Amino acid sequence: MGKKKNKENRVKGLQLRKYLGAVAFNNITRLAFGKRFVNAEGVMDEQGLEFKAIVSNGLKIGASLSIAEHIPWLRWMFPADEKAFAKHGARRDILTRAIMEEHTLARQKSSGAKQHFVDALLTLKDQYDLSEDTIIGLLWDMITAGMDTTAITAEWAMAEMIKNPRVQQKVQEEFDRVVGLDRILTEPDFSRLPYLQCVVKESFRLHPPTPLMLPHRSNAHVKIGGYDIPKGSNVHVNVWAVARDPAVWKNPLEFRPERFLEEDVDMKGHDFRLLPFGAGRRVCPGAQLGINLVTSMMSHLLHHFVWTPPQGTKADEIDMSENPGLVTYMRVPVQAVATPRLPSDLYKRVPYEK
Ligand code: HEM
Repeated sequence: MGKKKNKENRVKGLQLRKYLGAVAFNNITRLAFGKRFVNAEGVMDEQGLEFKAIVSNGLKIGASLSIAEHIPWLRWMFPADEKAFAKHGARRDILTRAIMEEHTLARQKSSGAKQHFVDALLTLKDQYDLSEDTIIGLLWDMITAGMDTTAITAEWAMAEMIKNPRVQQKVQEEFDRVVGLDRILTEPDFSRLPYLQCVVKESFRLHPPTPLMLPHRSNAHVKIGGYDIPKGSNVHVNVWAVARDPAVWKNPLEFRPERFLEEDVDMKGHDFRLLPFGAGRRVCPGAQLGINLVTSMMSHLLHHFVWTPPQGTKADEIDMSENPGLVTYMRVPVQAVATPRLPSDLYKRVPYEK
């Protein structure tokens, strides 16, 4: 950390969202395209900048279109949006086609070229009759579905860690016992960190990033729990409310990861008390990846640093209200001071595999 950043850290605290967003971006683009758009000094290349601009433009357009999406007869009022959407799609396709071309060339040059999600799709193109448009759609599904959701969950979880120093300390004690203080932890460590896993699960319970899941549409008239759902209805399931229902959970508003040590509750669609990833035929296909990414972000942040509120503020002053939307960010981004807890050589940038 540079001098300026260090002072900012101690006084105002760091805005965690910025860093978590960057980690999510790097992880998902690397998985999908096998690329890091950021060099060893942290500088993003031109393709990366274009990529980021497209992602944020997509979010902007998505938010404005969503009103018309839910009230279809209002659609005629948004012709400009439709145009913006088409322009956005064209820009996204140009960038994605260029990256796909790079991968095709790399595979032609060397049979040992690395396989990423884009390579898997291009290799299976003929076998499954996938069009280029379908491949572009699948790649972008992964980006839009996986990036905000994971960064949002990690931000809420870190806010809970600052509000609940008892829990933060207990996670850190588990790290010290299982991993120690002289190395950086890695993914195989996760299975030996049961309390950390409970912390992640408790965060998904109280702060599901898609509180109403994704909208579903009934394709037939059905009766559920005494309610008539006419054919063609948009159906939203409020998993946020279910996870806070005192009829289902003991002291539901309390952040208490121990509840999952006492009772192992599934969160991948098999137990209707806890459905951050939905359930059934359209359940989130990225659930395990999402859980691993959040666990990874949390584990590095909490193993490396102790997190406290900025100077002159108190943990119980942290604003825990949601910003309304299809995905729910914290209304006020959380700020926190990071105090290192490992030997200094473990904070150096590590070389990465190209
Ligand atoms: C914190 C992480 C995540 C959460 C909380 C989450 C949540 C959800 C939810 C609630 C749904 C709708 C399920 C339903 O309607 O029953 C969904 C769908 C989906 N998710 Fe995720 N997701 C996460 C991460 C990811 C990641 C990392 C990926 C891929 C890389 C992904 C890809 C998808 C896709 C493609 C769908 C649509 C599936 C379909 O309609 O068939 N998600 N997700």
